Amino acid sequence: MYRVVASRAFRAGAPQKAFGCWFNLSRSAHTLPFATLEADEISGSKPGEVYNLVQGKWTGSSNWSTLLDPLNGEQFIRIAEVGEKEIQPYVESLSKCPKHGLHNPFKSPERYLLYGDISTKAAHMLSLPKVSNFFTRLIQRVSPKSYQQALSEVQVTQKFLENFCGDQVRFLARSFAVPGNHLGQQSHGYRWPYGPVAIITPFNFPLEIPLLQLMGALYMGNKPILKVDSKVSIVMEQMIRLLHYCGLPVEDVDFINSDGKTMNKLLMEANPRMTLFTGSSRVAEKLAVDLKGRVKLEDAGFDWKILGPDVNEVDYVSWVCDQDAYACSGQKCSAQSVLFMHENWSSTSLLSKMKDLADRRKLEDLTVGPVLTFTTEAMLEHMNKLLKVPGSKLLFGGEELKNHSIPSIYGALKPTAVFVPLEEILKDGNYELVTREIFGPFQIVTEYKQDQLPLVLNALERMHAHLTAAVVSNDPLFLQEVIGNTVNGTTYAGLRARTTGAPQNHWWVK
Ligand SMILES: NC(=O)c1ccc[n+]([C@@H]2O[C@H](COP(=O)([O-])OP(=O)(O)OC[C@H]3O[C@@H](n4cnc5c(N)ncnc54)[C@H](O)[C@@H]3O)[C@@H](O)[C@H]2O)c1
Repeated sequence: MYRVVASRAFRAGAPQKAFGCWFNLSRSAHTLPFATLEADEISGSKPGEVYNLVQGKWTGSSNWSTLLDPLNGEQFIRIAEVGEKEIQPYVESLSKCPKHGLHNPFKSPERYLLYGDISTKAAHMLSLPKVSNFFTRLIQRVSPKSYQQALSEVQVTQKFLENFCGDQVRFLARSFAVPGNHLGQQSHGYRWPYGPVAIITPFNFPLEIPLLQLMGALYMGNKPILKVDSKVSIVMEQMIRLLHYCGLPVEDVDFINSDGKTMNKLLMEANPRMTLFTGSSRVAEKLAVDLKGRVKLEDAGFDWKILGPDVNEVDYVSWVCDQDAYACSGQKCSAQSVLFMHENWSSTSLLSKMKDLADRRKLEDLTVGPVLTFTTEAMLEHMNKLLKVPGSKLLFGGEELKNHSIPSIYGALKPTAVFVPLEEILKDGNYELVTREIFGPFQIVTEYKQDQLPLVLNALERMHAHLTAAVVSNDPLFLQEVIGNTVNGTTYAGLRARTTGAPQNHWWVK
């Protein structure tokens, strides 16, 4: 026991010293001690550079790709993309980690405490205004969203790290014991790592998704290779540097920039014992087959909201609808994709308020901004197909943003809502079209009559991307009817229900 305590104090000592130094220095120093760039200075004339990390060393690549600034098309970030012929060091690095992991309850248990210390320091770092502003701005540069939306991502990440300070990582590995049949017999269950694992994440939450998943894997003794969508990987590259500064052993995590095809090849060769994938259903389904089920998936969402018969707080409900559908330009997996409105809401000012709120969104403060995986043409084409459905109409939006310099590889669309009659949504020829996830500021609105709830429930039953949902009502019988007849990763119920805005204590499992 003494040895563990002593070694913990020793371990804590070194980074603490670095910390102390920087706090004194920080009053005068401009640059953060872990960072290799300034978020606001990245530009065509001073491009940011993103490296790979393998076997404890930051490395470049023979092939640097260039990323266009989503706001003005300047070539502003260079990325060391690993090609298919360069994956060997990553395969070797993963294969060095045994199946029983870097630590487990019987092996190197002091590492549970090490990770408690790393979390404490990283949480503290993210609580410093200068550091949180750095990450908020960096997120904004590559995945443009309002300052508040980007800051929330940093704050959720910071809270997550706080949850795993001190002894909490060790408690996460708590085991159980069950008495046996006779004296001396007991069964014990232990939290065991997978060993070598992979984490693949999308572009829309450049910090929160990879950091939470990475730390969870590390806490339990896994050795992860992390691949973040190259469009935004600069954020996690800097975050890993922060974690190193907070005491993360450099060989515990590998970090790779590559396209999907190369990553797919790497997974087939390195054979990680588990892969956690977050992204589109198309890639998720391919990986489920390729990896023979050794994969956990967090994929697309066609997220619905139902407004119940009890009309209340129209101002508030329309504000939440606006946030759910259009914050982050609709690029949240949990964004409101379809709104089922009870007829009682049709006679209120709900839709006109939603339109007014959508009109307030502007490019200048990034309350609406570039869409990174759909072009403007693709979104307008989808809208035009919807408008051919009998009884459909454009409620608002439906045009390209004005006065923008967003490059044409990205999308620039005003917040858009299209009304489609419920009976038409249900028709076989229309259903697939209407329920297609458009990862942008785009939603379907429909209305149901008092006796049409079964039709709504039928529409929900036929969906296959059940991620989040909201039942906006304070009527207990209505809530029970809808919740009891639907399935979701997370269902928000009550007058304040929303599809987005999940803090880090919610579950995203489907
Ligand atoms: N369920 C969730 O928690 C969640 C969260 C955020 C986003 N999403 C979903 O993600 C999608 C948007 O993200 P996207 O367009 O970047 O997704 P995507 O599937 O195109 O890409 C996700 C990641 O997978 C990588 N990738 C692509 N092909 C691959 C392959 N064959 N093998 C290995 N890796 C590969 C990409 O490079 C990227 O890093 C939306 O559908 C959204 O709903 C889901």
